[in-house]
Amino acid sequence: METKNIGLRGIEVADTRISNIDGEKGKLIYRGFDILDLTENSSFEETAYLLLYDDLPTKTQLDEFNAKLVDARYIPKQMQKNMGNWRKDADPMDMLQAFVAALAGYYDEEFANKEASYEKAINLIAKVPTIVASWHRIRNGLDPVEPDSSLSHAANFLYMMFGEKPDSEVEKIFDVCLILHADHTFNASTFTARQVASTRAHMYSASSAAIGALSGELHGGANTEVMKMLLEIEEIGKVEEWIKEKMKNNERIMGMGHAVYKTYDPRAQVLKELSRKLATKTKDPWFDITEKVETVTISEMKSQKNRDIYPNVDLYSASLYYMLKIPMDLNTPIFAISRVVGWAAHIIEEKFAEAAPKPALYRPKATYVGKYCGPEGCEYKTLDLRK
Ligand SMILES: CC(=O)SCCNC(=O)CCNC(=O)[C@H](O)C(C)(C)COP(=O)(O)OP(=O)(O)OC[C@H]1O[C@@H](n2cnc3c(N)ncnc32)[C@H](O)[C@@H]1OP(=O)(O)O
Ligand SMILES: O=C([O-])CC(=O)C(=O)O
Repeated sequence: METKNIGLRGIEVADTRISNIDGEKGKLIYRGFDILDLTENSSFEETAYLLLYDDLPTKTQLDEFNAKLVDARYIPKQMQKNMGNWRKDADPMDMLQAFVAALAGYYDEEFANKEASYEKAINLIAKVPTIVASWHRIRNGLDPVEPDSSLSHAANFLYMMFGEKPDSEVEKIFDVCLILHADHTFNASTFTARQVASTRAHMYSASSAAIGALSGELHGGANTEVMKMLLEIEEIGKVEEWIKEKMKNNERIMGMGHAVYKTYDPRAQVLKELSRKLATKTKDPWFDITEKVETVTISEMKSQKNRDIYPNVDLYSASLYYMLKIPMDLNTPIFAISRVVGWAAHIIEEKFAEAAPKPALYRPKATYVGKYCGPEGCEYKTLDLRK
């Protein structure tokens, strides 16, 4: 029997100019630029421009792009009213998925040309943080905080969440987190977005589908699960027993392992150092516990399965966000606040790629292994003849 490539691992399904991963070297580039250079020198807004427009912006281009993002931060008041009708304990990813799809009901869906698609992309990138922060306030019985046009994308989100402007150190940390999560080639949610876009569905629809894909714990949802794990473990002395028990039962340790990296995820390296730095300041135990989770998982994997395993992007973002006082169920929506840039860039590429081979409607093949009668099908029997 032919062996199938489960989960499409290693199969190249399209060309992309947007990002590239070297899984052996642990290197990630966005449009030709190493993410480590971008986290050192760029801002989320500049990185978003790069991902969308295939080049770093000039000062004028960046100013114009920023102005458009700032203008588009508002969401309809009616949408915030509707949020008030949701259960307060609803999962924020479900809420985000629904309200991103609902944007199509408020804004023109014109998506037929590239220019209109960029406008939709900006609208989406600007509004996703406002949706997440509004929901967070509303579920806690608080009024949403209006966006502040003087603040950066990163600072404005934290301001809309907490009603206070973050200091410059926190703003920088959060900005770096947003840069790191913005794109990652054909990961599950981006592939979902591209697949939906390949049917000529519009940007809000494709992004809403991508949010669904991101929410699962094997993908973006892992960062929430990591924090749950840390809280359950509670203290560093309990890590070894906890991890060994899980791995003995063949359970997965969230935040560890990756489908592409065969070495340290470069984003995890940056987040680890940020988390370490913040923990020194806050004296929280979460960084130390996470580091121990990493070392115990690595050694258990080696001794149980003789395999290497490394942290992925979700391992250290969990403790970092927790120390920034972000509720853990918002870890994955925050991932979406950043990844929406990648989705939008990929949706536009999927629809408007100029170079051959042009993308086509995704439609893979399946092997029918139906239990009855083989590929020819069965003879239909009426109810009275069935046993
Ligand atoms: C933003 C992101 O999406 S990053 C990924 C976030 N997801 C997580 O952190 C969830 C935990 N990690 C995982 O489930 C996996 O590492 C994945 C899905 C991310 C990647 O998986 P792959 O590299 O394709 O490995 P695959 O799923 O084939 O597993 C290979 C083996 O390693 C084991 N393994 C992989 N990851 C882990 C893990 N985190 N903990 C324990 N064992 C693991 C599997 O059980 C499997 O063992 P087996 O061959 O004995 O059955
Ligand atoms: O690329 C992947 O499979 C998952 C990932 O790390 C991401 O989406 O950031």
